[in-house]
Amino acid sequence: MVEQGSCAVCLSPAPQKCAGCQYVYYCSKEHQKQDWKQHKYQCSPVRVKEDSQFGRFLEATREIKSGDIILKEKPLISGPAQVTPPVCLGCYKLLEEGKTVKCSKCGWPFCSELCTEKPEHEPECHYTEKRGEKVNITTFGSPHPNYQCITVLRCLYQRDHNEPLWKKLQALQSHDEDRRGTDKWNNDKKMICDFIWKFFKLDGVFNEEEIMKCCGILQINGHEVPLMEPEYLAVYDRISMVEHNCRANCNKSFTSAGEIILCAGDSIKTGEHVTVCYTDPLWGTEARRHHLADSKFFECNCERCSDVTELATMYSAVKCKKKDCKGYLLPETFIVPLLHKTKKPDPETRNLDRKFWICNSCKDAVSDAIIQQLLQDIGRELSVMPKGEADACERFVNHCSGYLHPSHYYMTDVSLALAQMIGQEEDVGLAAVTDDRLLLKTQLCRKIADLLETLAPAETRLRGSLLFELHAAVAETGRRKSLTEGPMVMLGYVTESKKILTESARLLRHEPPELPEGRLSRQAKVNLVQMDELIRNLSAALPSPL
Ligand SMILES: C[S@@+](CC[C@H](N)C(=O)[O-])C[C@H]1O[C@@H](n2cnc3c(N)ncnc32)[C@H](O)[C@@H]1O
Repeated sequence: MVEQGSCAVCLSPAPQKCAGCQYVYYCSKEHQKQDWKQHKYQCSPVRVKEDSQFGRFLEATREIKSGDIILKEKPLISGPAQVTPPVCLGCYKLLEEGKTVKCSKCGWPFCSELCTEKPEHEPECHYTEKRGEKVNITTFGSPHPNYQCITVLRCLYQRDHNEPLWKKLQALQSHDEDRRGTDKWNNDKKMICDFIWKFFKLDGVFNEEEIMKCCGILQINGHEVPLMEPEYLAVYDRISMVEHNCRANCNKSFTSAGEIILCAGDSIKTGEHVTVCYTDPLWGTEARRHHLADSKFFECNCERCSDVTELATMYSAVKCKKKDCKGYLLPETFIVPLLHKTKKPDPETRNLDRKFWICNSCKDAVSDAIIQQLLQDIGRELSVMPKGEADACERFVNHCSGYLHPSHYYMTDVSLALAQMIGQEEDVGLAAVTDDRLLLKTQLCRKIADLLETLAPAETRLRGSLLFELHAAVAETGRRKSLTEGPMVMLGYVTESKKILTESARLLRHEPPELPEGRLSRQAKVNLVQMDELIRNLSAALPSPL
């Protein structure tokens, strides 16, 4: 059957697609030409493809440069997170007792009169009015059960009010069969499905299958939007097609208006898959694979998961304890089946794999049970470590260096916290830290930024923030050196600091001002101007070579 859409110009049946994005249809060459003036701004360098391993995914139709924006989209649906304290149902701001305005039609509380008019609120307003009794929210500041169903209700509403949107949502992956019977399914059935039936009296209107499918669509495709505290939930259109990779080539960020931006974090060749990381790329491989299996119902077999050295970083390597051996233990493989455990957990094998960890030097084999015990003990030590104390971080790193590779994920996690903490503890900032700590900050920032470039090149938000920290540490080192070695030594340090800051500003340039990274991005621009002036002054003061 020939695939057919509606012409973007005249809406008549159209068999031809734009060859660039393969997304927009035209009935004729004339109409395509006519639309190009507009379409060229939306024609993205990706097309949707499908295979048995990934389902639908996005493929690059032309070369994409690092930093290029690939897609920018408004949400199809947005709503509060499933577990949330009462928030404004117009803008998702956290509500405070005594500072709310009630919708005159349905009683749901808002932050302002203006927000009660937002079209996003229409679904719950409609069903609350039909229910015949207004909502009365009286407790604020802690998770409220009435909010669990809102975003699902907003999806369901589309069935009878916006068919094209309903069809788009229904076409998204929901893993109904995989989810059925899991703890989350049972919780959603009780807290969302039963609530919609009883509270909104909609038991004859939406059946269990429809409600639970909407829960799945949100679970698999929903993005937590960090523009508000707490984060809210949004589902987007084409970005829902992007597949996961633990070493992704793209990242997502958000505009102040809640649009999502898919941006290349690495250069992408024609025909390459466009990927983002659905989980935390700084977690260990076992934790990432379990998280993906439990929440998104697939087993990740990406190049990072398939390589026990994790691209030669030794990110999960444990020190060999054989006498005089200087080697590291790595598992035989990370690629173990997980999905059967998600569905029917076997208490005997749930957390144990019958694999061995082999030393890369003496070839000694250690059972997985022993390694897991060690990692659990270290995890426990980490969880009771006092927060925000640089001394405690240093003690942890020194102690664990006897057991773990210097780049192990636990070492990296604490080193990252330590790098960011040094200079933030005192009111006077970096100027107050000791020379040793300043050197440590500089070394840690460089090491983690390099590690990130290998493991997660698209994690530009974190790398950009680290480089911001590094530029400050390098500039402060220059200032201190100039006290003993004269002002001219500053020039080299400030020039290096500016180069680092320029890269930081580039990496953070799409971050909105609502996020800490967006504020760093602004600060970077201000600092760059000041540095230029400083470099000009220092250069002007240099003695003439003649
Ligand atoms: C947000 S959807 C992506 C679009 C989806 N492939 C589709 O056809 O609708 C997420 C789902 O895609 C599949 N998926 C994404 N990345 C994958 C990967 N690296 N390996 C296997 N399946 C993947 C999984 O089924 C996952 O739950």
